[in-house]
Amino acid sequence: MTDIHTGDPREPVRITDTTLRDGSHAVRHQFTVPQVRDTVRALDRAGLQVIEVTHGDGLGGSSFNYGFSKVDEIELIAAAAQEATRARIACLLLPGVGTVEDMRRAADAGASVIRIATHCTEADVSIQHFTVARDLGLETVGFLMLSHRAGPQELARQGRIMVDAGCQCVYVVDSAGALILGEARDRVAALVAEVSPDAQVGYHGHQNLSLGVANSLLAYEAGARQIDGTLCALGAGAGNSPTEVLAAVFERLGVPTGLDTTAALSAADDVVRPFIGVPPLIERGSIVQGLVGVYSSFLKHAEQASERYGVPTADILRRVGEHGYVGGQEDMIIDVALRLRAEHDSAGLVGARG
Ligand SMILES: C[C@H](O)CC(=O)C(=O)O
Ligand SMILES: [Mn+2]
Repeated sequence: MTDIHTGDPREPVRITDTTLRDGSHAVRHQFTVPQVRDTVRALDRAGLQVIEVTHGDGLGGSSFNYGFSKVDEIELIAAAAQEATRARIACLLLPGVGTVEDMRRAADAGASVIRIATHCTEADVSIQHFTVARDLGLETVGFLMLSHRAGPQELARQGRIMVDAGCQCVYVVDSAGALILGEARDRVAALVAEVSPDAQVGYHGHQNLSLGVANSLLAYEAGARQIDGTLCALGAGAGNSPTEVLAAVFERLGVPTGLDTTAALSAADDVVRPFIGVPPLIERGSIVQGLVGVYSSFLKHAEQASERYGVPTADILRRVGEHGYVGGQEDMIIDVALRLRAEHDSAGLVGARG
């Protein structure tokens, strides 16, 4: 395929679909085996090469802190691996939430790509996991989460740590949907300058400020060759860059993805939309997340705390942003809500929700 403006050949980009992992946050980890089978079949038909299936917080995420899965993730991974004829199944692992033993179990169930995620300044905690993953023959991807919290040069340093440990593609992960255009592009460019040609660079966007797709295009222009999406934008916060839109936009630009856009649209509208209920919304809570830089998966936890303690979701998220909490500190959302409740009570306010 060629550039629509210049006629020059364009380098391909690989879209990884994470409906069945990031989307798990949006359905409170309640995916069923039939939903996973149907989604994988449709994505496989649409030409996706990699489909991620795991609890939203990665292997081992099913817990009181993050929310319990309806179906054990290893069962979902095995079902996905059975359905896929061409696509490979990926899993996410956050060191400390999941263990190398979980990684082995996922590989035994049919996963062949492992994506290891750390806070963007803590890449060193992934070293052991990349070593084991390569020993197991898995393809490896590194996720630098909350990437807005580190500048381009710091991210590049962290990416180098992952690559030296065996990571084959380092992702800029805009967990809060907070990056705005050039901020995404510059982070990708710095990582490309640091890790290329030893490894690729990827981009994972969220729609909290409605920029997931635009940032993904700039990431591609800056050298990212793996990009994440989810069907119907199903994902944490306001959701992810929609896979079906990425397919359409890259097709328009003449960038090869290997995707059949019509089949991707069918996967979104005919398969996923009917079972998701209310899709992720760009609304007060998720926009505040992008504005103040809060981890997207905190949204559902903040909504629950809002309901329970009678303080507005957006107020909780703003306060969480001020404290700079990171993934793993979900319990602090309760603490924030309780403190806001106490402040409201002493100011004579009652039951302000929303
Ligand atoms: C565990 C997180 O949901 C990983 C992710 O998708 C992100 O940080 O964004
Ligand atoms: Mn995400």
